Amino acid sequence: MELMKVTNLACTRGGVAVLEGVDFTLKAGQILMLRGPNGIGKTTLLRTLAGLQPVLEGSVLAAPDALTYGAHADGLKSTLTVTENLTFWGRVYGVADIAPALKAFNLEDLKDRAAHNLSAGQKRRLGLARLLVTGRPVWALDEPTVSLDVASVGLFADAVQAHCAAGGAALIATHIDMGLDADVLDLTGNKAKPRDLAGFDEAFE
Ligand SMILES: Nc1ncnc2c1ncn2[C@@H]1O[C@H](COP(=O)(O)OP(=O)(O)OP(=O)(O)O)[C@@H](O)[C@H]1O
Repeated sequence: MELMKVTNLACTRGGVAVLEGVDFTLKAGQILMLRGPNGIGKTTLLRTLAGLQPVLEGSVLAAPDALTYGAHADGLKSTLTVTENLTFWGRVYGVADIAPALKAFNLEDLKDRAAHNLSAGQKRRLGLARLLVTGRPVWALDEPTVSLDVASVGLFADAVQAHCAAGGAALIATHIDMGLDADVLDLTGNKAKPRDLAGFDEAFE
């Protein structure tokens, strides 16, 4: 089953065309790694798919609410505990049971600690645990393993594999090899040619 179809997509950042001619489909069970050098536009593509910036050209077809976006920032409420953060997001998305998310990212011993008292890697684990309480099929993730130790990268890889085995899919921008059985979308050849963007309002559509 196709969860997302992207056709001839062009995207912009800061009023400049960044990528063009991006084509891919994401099927249930598929892991797709976004590759390309620093600044090519991986974050820009993910932000565009997440609806945070308008499409310049081409189309993105997906069911409404199919995607959850995990950005560089973890989106945590710093004064809330680990449990409270996950419960909050679970309520937003209609997922009541946070226990599997705590377990998958080894957060059980930290569940009563405020997010601002977590280490960088622990915060990242909590940010990733949030994916499990969204119930969304498509995970679009930007450098998800930053700050993670080797064991935690393993937990993350297991979570992605379980999500995809259950019919989800993942689109992951990363420079590291997580040892996942994945397809690769290399954006190196999709650098946009300079173009006149007069009349295109990137800030709001
Ligand atoms: N807020 C911004 N305003 C203007 N230009 C930006 C902004 N953010 C990024 N850019 C530019 O847009 C281009 C694409 O950046 P983007 O962050 O999407 O690249 P990336 O492939 O994710 O890079 P990296 O591998 O370094 O994370 C770069 O040339 C970058 O300098």
